[in-house]
Amino acid sequence: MNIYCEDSLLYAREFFCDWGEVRLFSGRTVKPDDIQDADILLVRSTTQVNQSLIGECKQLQFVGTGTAGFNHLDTAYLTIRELPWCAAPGCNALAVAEYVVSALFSLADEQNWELSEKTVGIVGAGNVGTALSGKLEALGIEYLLCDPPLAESDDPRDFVGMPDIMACDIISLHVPLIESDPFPTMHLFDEPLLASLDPQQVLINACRGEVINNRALLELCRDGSFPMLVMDVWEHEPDICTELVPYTQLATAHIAGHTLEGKARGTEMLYQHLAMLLNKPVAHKLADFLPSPDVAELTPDTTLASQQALSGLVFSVYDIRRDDAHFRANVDSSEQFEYTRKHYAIRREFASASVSTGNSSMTKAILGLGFSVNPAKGE
Ligand SMILES: NC(=O)C1=CN([C@@H]2O[C@H](COP(=O)(O)OP(=O)(O)OC[C@H]3O[C@@H](n4cnc5c(N)ncnc54)[C@H](O)[C@@H]3O)[C@@H](O)[C@H]2O)C=CC1
Ligand SMILES: O=C(O)C(=O)[C@H](O)COP(=O)(O)O
Repeated sequence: MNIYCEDSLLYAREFFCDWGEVRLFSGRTVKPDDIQDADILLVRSTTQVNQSLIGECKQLQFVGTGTAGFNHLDTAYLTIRELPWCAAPGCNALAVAEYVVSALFSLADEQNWELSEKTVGIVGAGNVGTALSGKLEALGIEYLLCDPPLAESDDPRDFVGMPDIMACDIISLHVPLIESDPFPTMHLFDEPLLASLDPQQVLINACRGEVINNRALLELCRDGSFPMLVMDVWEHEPDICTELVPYTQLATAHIAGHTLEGKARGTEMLYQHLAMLLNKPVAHKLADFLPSPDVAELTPDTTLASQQALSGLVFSVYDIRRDDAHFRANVDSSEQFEYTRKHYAIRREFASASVSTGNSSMTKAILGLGFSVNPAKGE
């Protein structure tokens, strides 16, 4: 069996080598001829899977993406071909939530904010939105959820509409890219909505670039009327609008989901799905491959106010300001954008660090942020 894997699919050989020949290809540059004899095609978000790529793959039995978003798969075409496919829902939800938390602490430092006085509007309350809401709760930060599809379901949470979201201090976007009715997200933030934001508000986009009309945003920035911007994703990646970068507070190269755990979990989810489909035993699990983390033991600085002490812990594991500095210094072309993503020094999740809390009053918040806690040690 020929198992073709995009080269950024972490631990692909380790997970799939028992089942056949694992062959790697590069996402943006793959050509139909490179994968013509594929039985299984496993990708991440930089491979566009459509008729022009797989039209001649006559023996293809399955397509999987080890990512949460799957707008790079032409699912209508896969349905016509009757090809089973799957994504990896939730694989990197913690990673994105941790990216947003690091961004909030970074902004709070810079703007001298008390985060507990802010309200966050979360647009899209799926895996990422829910993970983020849990961490905000741990930090005592108020939040509102907007998710029309879930509001129409039996989800028991309270949902608000966009007018309430637009009144929040911080707005964080976590929707899939959807072009069709009834709830399209393509250019959800169009010129009028963007123009209604004021310079004290923060707009965070770590979902898909196309959810914000980047051209309209640039025009507003040039006119001097724009919110504080945290941008991980951009329209037309990798050919992004670099003119936007100087107007952002924090800018990164679509790496919000790039924790080691998040990427590896994506591959593991494909492995488990395929094992079921092919009726194979599940012989491998994530823990077999993950290395020990660099930052293993942390102690909060209890001489500091809790926001500062917590931000110290968060930055020890993930400091978004480093990614932002690297982006600002290096990314001025599509090649650099791709290079930065491909060579990203993949970070670990908060849970990889054990925090010695003793009986600190911050223990609940530290646990709620997702750290492992060692109550026996610490002050
Ligand atoms: N920057 C990065 O590295 C990453 C980006 N993503 C992106 O974030 C998106 C969300 O990720 P997950 O939470 O894992 O997906 P999910 O599918 O679990 O949740 C998405 C939620 O958005 C809601 N939604 C759909 N249309 C909406 C609308 N018009 N308004 C408000 N809510 C709407 C859905 O009902 C769903 O609850 C993914 O589709 C992906 O595109 C995900 C992971 C990493
Ligand atoms: O899961 C998603 O959706 C994402 O956006 C991924 O984090 C993107 O992963 P790569 O395309 O960088 O493999």
